[in-house]
Amino acid sequence: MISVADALARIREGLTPLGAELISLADAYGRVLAEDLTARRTQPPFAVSAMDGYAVRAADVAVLPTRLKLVGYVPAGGRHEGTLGPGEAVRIFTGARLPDGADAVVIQEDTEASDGTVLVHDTVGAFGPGRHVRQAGIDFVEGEVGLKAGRRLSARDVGLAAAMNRPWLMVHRRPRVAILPTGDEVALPGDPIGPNQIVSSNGAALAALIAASGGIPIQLGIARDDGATLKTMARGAEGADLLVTIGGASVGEHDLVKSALGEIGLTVDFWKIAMRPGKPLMFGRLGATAVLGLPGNPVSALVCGMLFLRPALERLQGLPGDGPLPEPALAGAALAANDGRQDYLRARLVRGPDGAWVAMPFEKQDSSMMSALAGADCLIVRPPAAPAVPAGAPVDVIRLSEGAYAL
Ligand SMILES: Nc1nc2c(c(=O)[nH]1)N[C@H]1C(S)=C(S)[C@@H](COP(=O)(O)OP(=O)(O)OC[C@H]3O[C@@H](n4cnc5c(N)ncnc54)[C@H](O)[C@@H]3O)O[C@H]1N2
Ligand code: MOO
Repeated sequence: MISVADALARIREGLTPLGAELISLADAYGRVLAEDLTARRTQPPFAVSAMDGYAVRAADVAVLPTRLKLVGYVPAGGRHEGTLGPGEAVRIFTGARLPDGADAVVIQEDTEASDGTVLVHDTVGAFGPGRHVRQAGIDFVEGEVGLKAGRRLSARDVGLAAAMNRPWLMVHRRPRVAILPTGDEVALPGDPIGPNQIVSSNGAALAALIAASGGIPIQLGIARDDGATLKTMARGAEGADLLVTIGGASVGEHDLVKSALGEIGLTVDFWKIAMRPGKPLMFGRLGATAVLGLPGNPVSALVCGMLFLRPALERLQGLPGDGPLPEPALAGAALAANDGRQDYLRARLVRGPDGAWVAMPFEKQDSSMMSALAGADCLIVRPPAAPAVPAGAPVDVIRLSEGAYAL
C-alpha cells in the first residue's frame, strides 16, 4: 500500500493538461486560461471625470469663490471640441472625457450655474490638478497581461476580461469523464429494483463532483459483475480523458474490475493505498484514457473523489491539482490511536467558546453511510500511526461544506 501523498503525486505525474480551445466570454466562468490574457484597450482610454460637475483648470480655482465662463457640455460618451482656456469651465458628467486644457473637476454640489457662468463656492477648499479625474490607464494599459495562463476564471476575472475587450479566449478543454458503477446489487435511482438490490448513489454523486470540478460527466450505465460485460462497457469510455470505475476494486472473487480491464490492456500504476475509507483505490491507463478505480462504498468513493479525482481534473485543466489544504481545528472528542492507514473521520464543525473551530466526530464512521457524509461539515485527518489524543487536542480538518473543496 502506498501513502495518500504518493498516490496523489503519481496521479498528477500520470496526467498532462489537456489542449486548448477558443470559447466565448459568456462561457468563460470557471474555465482555466490556456493563454496570458492581454488588454486590447487602455482603461480608461483617456482622462475622464469621476464626478458630475464642471471641468476646470485647477489654477482657476486656486482662489475661491470664483466665477467661470461656461463654454461647453460633455456627457459620458461625448467630447468637448476645443481647448479649455483660462477662466473657462465645461459642464461634465461621470465617465465623460475630460476636455483638453482641463485638469480637475468641481462637483456640482459646490457650484451654482446661471447666465452662461458657474460660480464655484469657497466651500470646496483649494485643490490641485487631478481632483476628481481618472487618468488614462489607471486600471490597465493596452498590451498589459491582466490574467495569467493557468488561472481559473472567477466572476471578477470575467469582468476584467470583458473590460480588456477580450470576447474570445483560449482555455483548457474540459475533461470528459466516463463513469462506470459496477455490481449486481446496484440499480439506478428510479429504475426497477430487485429484492436483493440497493440504489446506486455513487454515480450521481461523482457526476456532481466532476461537473463542479470543471469536467464533463458521461454516465456509461451500470456494469454487472461479469468480466465480459465489464470489458464491453469499459470500451464505452474510448475517447474520454478519464474512466472512473466504482466498486469491484477489492479482493473478493466478484471484484473483477482490475482483471477484466487488464484483459483489454489496462496498465496499473498503483492499487491499494494506506487510507480509510478508500483502501482499494486503483490508478492506471487504458490506451489514451486514464483510469481511476474507486471503491464501491459510497463514502469511500466520494472521499477518494475529493482527494484524487478532483485534483486529477484540476491537473487536466492546467491547474496544480495539489489537493485540499487541511485547516487547524480542535478535536471535539478523544480520538483513539490510529493504525497504519490515514483516516478521514466524518465530523461536524462547531465554534468553541473562544471562537476556535471544534470538530465533533460522528460516533458511526461506517463507509457505507451516505447520510453521515451528507451531514458532515468536515473530515478530521488522522495520519498513519497518530497517537491517541484527548478532546481539545489540535487536529487537521478538510472542510466539506465550504471552501475550494466543498462537496
Ligand atoms: N477481505 C477484504 N474485504 C474487503 C476489503 C479488504 O481489504 N479485504 N476492503 C474493504 C474495503 S476497505 C472496501 S472500501 C470495500 C471496497 O470494495 P469494492 O470496491 O470491491 O466495492 P464493492 O464490493 O463492489 O462494494 C462495496 C460496497 O459498496 C456498495 N456499492 C457498490 N457500488 C455502489 C454504488 N454505485 N452505489 C452505492 N453503493 C455501492 C456495495 O453494495 C457494497 O456494500 O471492500 C471491503 N472488503
Ligand atoms: O477503506 Mo473502505 O473504503 O473503508 O470501506
